[in-house]
Amino acid sequence: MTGLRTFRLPETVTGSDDDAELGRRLITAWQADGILQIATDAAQDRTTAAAMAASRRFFHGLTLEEKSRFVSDLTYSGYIASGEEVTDGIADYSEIFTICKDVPLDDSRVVGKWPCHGPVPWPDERYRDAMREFMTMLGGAGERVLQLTALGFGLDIDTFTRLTVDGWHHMRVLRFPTRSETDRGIGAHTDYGLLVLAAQDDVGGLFVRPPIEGEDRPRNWLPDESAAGSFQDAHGWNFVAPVERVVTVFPGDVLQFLTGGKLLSTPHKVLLNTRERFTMAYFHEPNFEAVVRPLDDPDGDTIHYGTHFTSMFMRCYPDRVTTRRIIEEDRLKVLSELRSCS
Ligand SMILES: O=C(O)CCC(=O)C(=O)O
Ligand SMILES: [Fe+2]
Repeated sequence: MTGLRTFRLPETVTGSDDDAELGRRLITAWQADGILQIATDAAQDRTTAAAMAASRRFFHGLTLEEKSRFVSDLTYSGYIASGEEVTDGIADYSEIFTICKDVPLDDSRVVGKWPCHGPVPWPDERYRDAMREFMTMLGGAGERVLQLTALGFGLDIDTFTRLTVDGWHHMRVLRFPTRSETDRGIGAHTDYGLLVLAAQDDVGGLFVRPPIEGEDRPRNWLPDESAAGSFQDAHGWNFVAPVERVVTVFPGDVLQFLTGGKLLSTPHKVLLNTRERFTMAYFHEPNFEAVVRPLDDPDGDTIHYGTHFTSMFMRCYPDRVTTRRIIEEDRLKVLSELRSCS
């Protein structure tokens, strides 16, 4: 595959004809390649480099035992050791620090035992500040991409961003070891929300599956249609070559659902390489309580985003303390109460 299409985002999206035209080009790029690139400026590159440096310091500077202390039974934020995550029942080899919304212990949602809600077990303040700044930067880009995409479809500018007020944005900071007896990094999967924005180092390992005419794609939000493991060994994957001064962007499950499949949640997988690899994947998401309705079928089935997020994380981390506490304290009951109020 030749290079991916690269776009420059406007500072603000106003709804002009140029914005709508750019939105149409983003949609066309996703429909052809499943992924596109956004150019970054020098200040953004410094923010990315600082977050990458913090990631290296954490993964390299601490022992496994030290890193393993940064977990929480309230939230999936924190450290995930290599081999702990499963995709389609098979262990992944990435080492991860997950950053979900940092919800203080005295917040009513934590007190009320909402699943996945709690403080991030940060390694230190320097790490926290570097990651927050990077997430804020990608969050700003994510909002503009959603506005442009809405305009590109001929919809109101806030069609997608009305879902992201206090969005459940989160990030996975990843390190992949050097290839050894296995080359499995992360098995084929889709991500869960609206957009995935990512910055990778120069090593390479990510593959995406662009839309393929006539291929049925799983609806990952349905309990019996998992995207995990789908197409893992099939033809049709493209290597995402590392490129400097860009972030990559592709749609997640909620955007596939909202658009009735006009945009597909891009399947992707990671193979290990001959050098260790660092990358950061940021997920731009609806509010935890958002009830998402398909644009073309407002009376059809809905996705309750917090329920989708919780079931996906329980599936990836069946043995984690967080999952056990959700089950032991019957925290899923809170989700069914939230659904019935919505
Ligand atoms: O390693 C990558 O580039 C992507 C990682 C990924 O798919 C994820 O964290 O969900
Ligand atoms: Fe992913």
